[in-house]
Amino acid sequence: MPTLLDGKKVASDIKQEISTRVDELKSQGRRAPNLAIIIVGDDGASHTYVNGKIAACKSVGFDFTLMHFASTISEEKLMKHVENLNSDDDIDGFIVQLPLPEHISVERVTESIKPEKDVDGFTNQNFGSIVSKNQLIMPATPFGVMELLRRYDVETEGKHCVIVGASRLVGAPLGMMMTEEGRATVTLCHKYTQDLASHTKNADILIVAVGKPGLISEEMVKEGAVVVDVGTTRVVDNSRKSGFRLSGDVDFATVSEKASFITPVPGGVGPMTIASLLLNTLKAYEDQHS
Ligand SMILES: Nc1nc(=O)c2c([nH]1)NC[C@@H]1CN(c3ccc(C(=O)N[C@@H](CCC(=O)O)C(=O)O)cc3)C=[N+]21
Repeated sequence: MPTLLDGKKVASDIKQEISTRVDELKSQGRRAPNLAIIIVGDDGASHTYVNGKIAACKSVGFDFTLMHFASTISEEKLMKHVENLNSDDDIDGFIVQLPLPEHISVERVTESIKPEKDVDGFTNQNFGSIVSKNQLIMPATPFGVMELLRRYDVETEGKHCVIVGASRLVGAPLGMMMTEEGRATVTLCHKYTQDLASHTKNADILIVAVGKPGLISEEMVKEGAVVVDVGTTRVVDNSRKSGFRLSGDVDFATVSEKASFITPVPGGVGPMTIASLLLNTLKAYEDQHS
């Protein structure tokens, strides 16, 4: 049986460490870090994730500011709120929860966030800093994946890391981090990749961030591989009170027979993303208050 990469447990350890630091700040008479969250519209999954982020803030003693807007808000109005948060000294960091309604440009909104306060690590400046000696704020999900592997002492140097999914928010930055800090040899696959299995079968470390339940089956994985599943898709499950369950991209039941380490879904990368968001907010606070 493989070792479970228990993101829930590691995230809880990280939150404990952050909480200790916040107590220290408060005992020095300083205010707590303050995270603002902008959410647009009424998508159920988005609200669940945001609620998770708020609960995490509470658990470490951070202050938080929730801003909820109707899905009809104009891009101009939304950008105005971003501008206000950029210049608000009481806010250390903020995020604009994705997805946004179609009439709003994600790129324009993201790029208007002041990089020092961009605790998702989505801006071009923070993205570029991955390959700089002077790293700024790391993209939260990739950072969470790297931290999870570090805390289980998973060796990455010289290994072949295959990433499936080349999004700007997860796959692409993760490829850079795996190359730079991880010193791995990276293959980045995307929807145009021919014969996906021929790549995944060679992976010492396989990271999947697509959002397609069942994409990775047991035949596509090498014996002894480290498997990290970033996917979280809601699939209908009427046996649950909620009417759905969360599914990753990896067929856990069969792939776990072959893997040496594997993340569960839920309880793997999701909680690590939230822990990274808290770490980034603490860093933003410390950097802007020193
Ligand atoms: N600006 C922005 N930043 C994000 O970081 C961001 C975003 N937009 N849009 C959506 C995705 C998705 N995402 C998740 C975070 C936590 C869990 C998580 O904690 N999941 C739990 C289960 C949560 C549940 O019960 O549904 C788990 O996997 O164990 C999942 C998904 C952040 N995202």
